[in-house]
Amino acid sequence: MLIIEDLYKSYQGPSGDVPVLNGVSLQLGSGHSLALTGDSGSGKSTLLHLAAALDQADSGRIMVDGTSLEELDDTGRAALRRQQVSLVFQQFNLVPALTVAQNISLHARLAGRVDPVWIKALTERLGLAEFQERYPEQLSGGQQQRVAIARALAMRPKLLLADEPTGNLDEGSSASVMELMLDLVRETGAALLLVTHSQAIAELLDQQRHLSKGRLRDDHSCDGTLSDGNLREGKA
Ligand SMILES: Nc1ncnc2c1ncn2[C@@H]1O[C@H](COP(=O)(O)OP(=O)(O)OP(=O)(O)O)[C@@H](O)[C@H]1O
Repeated sequence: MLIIEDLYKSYQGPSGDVPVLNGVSLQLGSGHSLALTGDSGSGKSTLLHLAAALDQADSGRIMVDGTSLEELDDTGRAALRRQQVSLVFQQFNLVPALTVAQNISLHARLAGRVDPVWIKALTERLGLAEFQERYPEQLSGGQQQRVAIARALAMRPKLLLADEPTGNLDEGSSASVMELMLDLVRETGAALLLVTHSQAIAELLDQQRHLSKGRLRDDHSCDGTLSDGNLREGKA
């Protein structure tokens, strides 16, 4: 589903290019989940943005469901984001002027894939049925995050990218929201790439990778010297 090969990305700093990703490779199959950890500033969000076709790498290859992102023009990238990829951020990013029900169905509408039965199931499973007519500001942080997850899954994405999705929640809410999200992701067969600072959350996912000095290492490796090529698991 997601294949990343030898990805390089640097940003321009005041005294020249600052490398962030130095040859990152990974593969993630449908229905599989991968937790990406790493120190602050190690490039986790950069990698997620590249996978979401929100930014372009300097070199390397990203394939989402068989499509090479480098070969897409702006229209193609926008279409891929609308049809195949969903994002969940720490800051929820709900539309304040829309009700919970309208927020949940928003991306499915944009993708032209509204499935009322699935949306109803998601709304109920995420405990949002009684809040459907409320506006985001009338919800707690945990409830807003559940709306963001419902919205992301309503269009049945092939790839779900999550950046600290429970970063604003307390430990108890965070664990329950994560478990629900993982159940739903497995049921839809989406591939999930999730950035987290929490080791406890990372351990809930199928695989863990740690980003350090622009390269990925296996969190379970003793000496951290495994090459990216040795880390590939799961069918892409
Ligand atoms: N648009 C940009 N222009 C210049 N530098 C950037 C830009 N975006 C990110 N960076 C730099 O790239 C590095 C990686 O940033 P990134 O946000 O990917 O890190 P991160 O691992 O997600 O960090 P955190 O855990 O703190 O969110 C940082 O040093 C950051 O300052």
